[in-house]
Amino acid sequence: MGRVRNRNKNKATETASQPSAETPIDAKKQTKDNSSLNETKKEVAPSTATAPPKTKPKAKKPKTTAPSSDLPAIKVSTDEADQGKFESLGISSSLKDAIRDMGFTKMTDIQARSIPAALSGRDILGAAKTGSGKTAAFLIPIIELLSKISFKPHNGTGAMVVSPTRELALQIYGVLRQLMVFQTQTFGVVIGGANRQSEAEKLAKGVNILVATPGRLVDHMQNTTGFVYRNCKVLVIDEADRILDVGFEKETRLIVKLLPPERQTLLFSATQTTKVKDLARISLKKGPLYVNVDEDKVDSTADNLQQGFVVVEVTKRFTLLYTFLRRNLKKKVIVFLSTCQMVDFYRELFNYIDVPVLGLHGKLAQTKRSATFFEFHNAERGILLCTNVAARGLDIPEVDWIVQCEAPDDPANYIHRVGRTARAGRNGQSVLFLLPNEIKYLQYLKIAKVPLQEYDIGANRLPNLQPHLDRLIQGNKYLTNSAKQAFRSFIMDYHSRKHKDVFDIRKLAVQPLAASLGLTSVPSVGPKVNLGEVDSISNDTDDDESEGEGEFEVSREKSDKEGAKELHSGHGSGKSQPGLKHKAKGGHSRDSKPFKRQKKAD
Ligand SMILES: Nc1ncnc2c1ncn2[C@@H]1O[C@H](COP(=O)(O)OP(=O)(O)OP(=O)(O)O)[C@@H](O)[C@H]1O
Repeated sequence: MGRVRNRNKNKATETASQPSAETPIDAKKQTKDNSSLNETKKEVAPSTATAPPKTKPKAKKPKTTAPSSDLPAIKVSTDEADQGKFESLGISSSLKDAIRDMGFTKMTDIQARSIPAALSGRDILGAAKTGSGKTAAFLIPIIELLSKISFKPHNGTGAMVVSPTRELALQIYGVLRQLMVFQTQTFGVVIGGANRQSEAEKLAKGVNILVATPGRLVDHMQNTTGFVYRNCKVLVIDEADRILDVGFEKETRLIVKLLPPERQTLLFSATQTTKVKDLARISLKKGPLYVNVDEDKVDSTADNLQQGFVVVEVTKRFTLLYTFLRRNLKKKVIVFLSTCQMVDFYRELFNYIDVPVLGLHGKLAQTKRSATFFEFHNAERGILLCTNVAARGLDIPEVDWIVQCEAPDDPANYIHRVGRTARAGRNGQSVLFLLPNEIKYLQYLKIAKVPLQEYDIGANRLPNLQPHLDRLIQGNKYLTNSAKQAFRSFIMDYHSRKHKDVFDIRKLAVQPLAASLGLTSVPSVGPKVNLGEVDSISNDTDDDESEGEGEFEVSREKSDKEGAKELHSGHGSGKSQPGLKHKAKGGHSRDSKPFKRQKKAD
C-alpha cells in the first residue's frame, strides 16, 4: 500500500528553438515567457512535474503528411511498422529518456503503428485490445509535436486529451507526468468534481497539454476567461466509443466544433462501435489512418486472460460472491455491480461481516472517489466493488480477478471490465455471474469474439448463509434501508436495459431477489415498474439445488452453524486458491455449441 508515484525531478525551463513551419501559432506574438509556469504545473493537478530538457539534440523533423483525400482509410500492414524500438522513432532524446525511465524498451503494436503516423500529422482512428499501451501511443506524439514547435504557456492549450471518466483522466495525467519529466511544456488536468476556480486560474496562465473530462472541459471552454484553445493542434479522444454515450454526446460535439478545424484528431478505443464511426465522421479529417492491430485476431480480449461464467440463481448470488471473495483474500479482485446503490449495500455488508472491501462509483464525492481509486491502485491485494465507472481504461497494477456479479447491458463493457486484468502481457482471470434467464447473453459475447467457458459452482456445496444474512440485515436498520435502495436501483437498472431479450424484467425472480438482499417484502419501486405484475409472471422462485459436479472449491459442505460462524468471524477457510476452476480442461467457447452447459445447474 501507499506506493509513492511522484516523479518530480526537475524544474521547468524553456527551449529556445523556433516554431517550425507547420505551427500556425503566430511567432510574432510569442513573448519571452516568464509566466508562472511552475505554479501552473503545481496547481492544475497535484504533483505536477516539470523539467528542463537534458541535452536537447536536434531531433529529426517529423515528416508531415497532410490528410489527403476522400480515399478510404488506409490500413497499415505489419511490414510498415518499424522495428518496434522507441529508439527508432525520430523523437527528442529527452522524451526517449523519459520513456526509458518508465521501463519501456519496445513499442507495443499499437504504439509502433500509430506513433509514426501521428507524428507525421495524420488523423488516426486507433483500436487495440485493453492493456495494449494506447495511452503512450497518443501521448508520445502530442508531447513531441508541441515540443518541436516550442509551444509556450501563453500559446494556451496545444493538445487536449478527453477521457470519459475522472479516474481515467487522472491516470492519463499520471502517465503524462512521467513522460513530461524532461519537457518544458505545461500540462494539467481538469475534471468534474475538482475545484473549478483553481482550474480556471491555471488555464488562464496556459496549460499546453490538457487532460479533461468532457463536461468540465466544455464548461471551461465556454466560461473561463483567458483559456486559450484557438491554437489547439491535437485533440485526442480516449475510449472513443464511450464518449458518445448518453451524457457525453452533446459535450463532445461541442468540443469538436469549438476547436480549430485544422487540428489533428486521434481517436482511440479497445472496442469499435457505430458510435466510434459517428465520432470519426464529425471529428476526423478526410482520409484518416485506421489502425486496428487486432483486426485479424480471433478474440477481442487479451490472450492471457482466462474467462469463465457461472449460472447462478439470484438466491445464491451473494453466497457465491462471499465464498469466492473469502477464498481470494490474498488476491487483488475487482467486483463489478450494476448500480451505485448495489455497491454501497455490498460494501456496507461485506465490511460489516469482516470482509474488507472498497467501493467506487460515480455518486461518491470526488475526494472519496480519488482516495478509493488510489488506495486500491496502490494496494498489493484487496477487493474493490464498483460500477462501470471503473470499467474503462483504468490501469491498476496486478489485478488477479475480475468478477462481474451482474452482466453489463453492453457486451463492449464486458470487454472493458475484464480488461482491468491481464494487462501488458500479464495473466488474469475473470468470471461472469449470469442468472438462469440471462443465458442468451452468451450469444452476444460470442458475436463480440469473447472466449469463455462455463465454471461449475457446485451450488449444492455452497454454505447456506441466507438465514444468518437475514438476521444481520433485518436486525440493522441501516443495512435494511441500504438493501431496499439496492433492490430498487437494481430493478430500475434492469428495467432500463436495451437487450430485453436477455434482461427481461418479467423473467426476473423479484421476490427471491428481495429475499436474497435480506428483505422480508418486496420494496416498492415507483410507478414505472409494476412489480405486482412482475411477481405474478415470475416462476423462477425455487431455490437452487444443483446437480453440479462439485468442482467449486469449497472444502466441505457447510452447515448453517458454520455459515453463521463464517459470516460473523470473518475467518473462513480463506484459501488463497481461486474459488472457481474450469469444468472442462481445454474447453473453449468457439466450437459449434460454444456455451453448452455441461449439466443443468438449476
Ligand atoms: N511499450 C511498452 N512497454 C511495456 N509496457 C508498456 C508499454 N506501453 C505501455 N505499457 C504498460 O502497459 C499497461 C497498459 O497500458 P495502457 O493503460 O496505455 O493500455 P490501454 O491500451 O490504454 O488499455 P485500455 O484499453 O484498458 O484503456 C500500462 O501499465 C503501461 O505502463
